[in-house]
Amino acid sequence: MAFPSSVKIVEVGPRDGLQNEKQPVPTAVKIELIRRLAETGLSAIEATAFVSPKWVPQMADNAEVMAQIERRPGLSYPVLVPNEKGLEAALAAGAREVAVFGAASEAFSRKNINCSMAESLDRFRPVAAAAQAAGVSVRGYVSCVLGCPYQGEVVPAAVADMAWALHEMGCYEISLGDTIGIGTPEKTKAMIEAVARRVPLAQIAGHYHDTYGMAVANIYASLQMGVGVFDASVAGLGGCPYAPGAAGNVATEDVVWLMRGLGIETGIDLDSLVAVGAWISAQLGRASNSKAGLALGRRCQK
Ligand SMILES: CC(C)(COP(=O)([O-])OP(=O)([O-])OC[C@H]1O[C@@H](n2cnc3c(N)ncnc32)[C@H](O)[C@@H]1OP(=O)([O-])[O-])[C@@H](O)C(=O)NCCC(=O)NCCSC(=O)C[C@@](C)(O)CC(=O)[O-]
Repeated sequence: MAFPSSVKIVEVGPRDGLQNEKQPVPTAVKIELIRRLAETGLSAIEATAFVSPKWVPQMADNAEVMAQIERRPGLSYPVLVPNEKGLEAALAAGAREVAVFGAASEAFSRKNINCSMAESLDRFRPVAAAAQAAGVSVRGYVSCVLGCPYQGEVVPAAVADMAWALHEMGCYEISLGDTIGIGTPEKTKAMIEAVARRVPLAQIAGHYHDTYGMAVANIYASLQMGVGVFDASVAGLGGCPYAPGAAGNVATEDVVWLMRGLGIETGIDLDSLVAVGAWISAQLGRASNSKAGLALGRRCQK
């Protein structure tokens, strides 16, 4: 299959990237991160999560973040919601797009959102219906699409079932999460093939963590399958609090570098993005996890 002429990148750094930080990240830093990201040409920045602060304390300032970010026309700022309480708070904070998040693994579902996969779908249906009634778009995540930190193997059929259920309740896009970054290209292709039999390819996104350094290879494999939307996190920030040892999402800089090399348009200015990656890494007191970001940063210093 020919590659698309453009892809969409959903920046998840302010949410997926920061949710696992041990030290509280000041709200002002989160807001400044979102402002700087917005200047790079991104069209979607996942801003925060309306989850229980007891479960993920780092996202406790969700309403403040939403109140203080400057919302640019043409840019969406989706937020995670696990239940109706989260949706109510997200709507009150002015969210115009929300994301529900399920898993293809029973064990992970229980650890992450404290319910079975079937119960999670029962929770998400009224959330999706209420959001749609309020004119708010709903995205759906499926975690553990290539393996689970608790149960190990996850079969493509389980991913396809969950993706289809989210699609059927009206999620406009299904983001397939390799939560622990364990996938390899051929496994990724087999998983996408199974999902694409149930959900239109145009509504599938790839969300690959980079624990084993395979995320860019898995994106390439997904492009070959016809996927045109990828989640990424500036400077490769992040990890999931309920997936111990998992590295952050693929670095946005690395994805843009790949796309540039393939002649695929992202709308993102790579130099500006590299500067944002260096800035947030400095704020957190460590080096960026982006290979392209570090290399391009060194080139600028010469
Ligand atoms: C789903 C729950 C709430 C169930 O947690 P629970 O303990 O079963 O919930 P509950 O309904 O029994 O409520 C317990 C307490 O939480 C409160 N509560 C209940 N809901 C909310 C809410 N929305 N916002 C704020 N507070 C809430 C509720 O009011 C109550 O407060 P209390 O009476 O004890 O004071 C919990 O398990 C939770 O918040 N989990 C979120 C975990 C999370 O955020 N994980 C990371 C994101 S997923 C991810 O990173 C993967 C992804 C998406 O990136 C893709 C990939 O890579 O795979």
